[in-house]
Amino acid sequence: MNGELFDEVPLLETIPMADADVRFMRRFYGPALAAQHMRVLLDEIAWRQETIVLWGQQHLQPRLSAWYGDAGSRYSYSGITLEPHPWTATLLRIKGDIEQVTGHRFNSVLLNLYRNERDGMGWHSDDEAELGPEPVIASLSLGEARIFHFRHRTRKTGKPISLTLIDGSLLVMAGTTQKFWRHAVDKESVSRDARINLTFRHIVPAR
Ligand SMILES: O=C(O)CCC(=O)C(=O)O
Ligand SMILES: [Fe+2]
Repeated sequence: MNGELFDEVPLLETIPMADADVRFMRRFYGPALAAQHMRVLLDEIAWRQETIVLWGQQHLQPRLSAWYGDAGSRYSYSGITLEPHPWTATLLRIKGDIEQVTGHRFNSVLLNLYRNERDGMGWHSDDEAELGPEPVIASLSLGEARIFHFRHRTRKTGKPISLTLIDGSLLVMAGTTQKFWRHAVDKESVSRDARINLTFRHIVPAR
């Protein structure tokens, strides 16, 4: 852990993980502001259930999603390309708050809406070329708490790491986190309310 990225930010607690730089802030937003943002985003975001292609087969993703950002921050993964919608006032406000706390700039955000316990996200790393070699990804959670799992790609001896991403919390992944670790949000068997997750990213323009 080199600790260079956020030395000036004591509010972000470091999660001890080998080959990674992961910080967590339990209360980035208090409950009132978190609830207000959640209400607005549920209403104003152009939520879609995307189809992705895996091994030549089409699947509906088990969640809704949407891509917002600067024009030109086009993003491709698993056979789909997302053109960003223009920023809304609420998204710009959240982006500004996160930039202030992390000291990093972002030009796009992927929003995910987990409607209930049957929605989730499979194991992956956010390591697409347009994110650059050591991306900083800031992930804000609103609404129902869900468990976020990390698993190292090659060290089989280390324990998997799980974090409960509560309403209003901020998780920041930087350095070699994406290179060495995968992460996932499992489906659950007990009833869960809606959760929105926003992952702010910096897309490096293609070519
Ligand atoms: O919902 C989450 O906390 C994770 C989202 C995520 O991993 C992603 O958007 O790449
Ligand atoms: Fe991710």
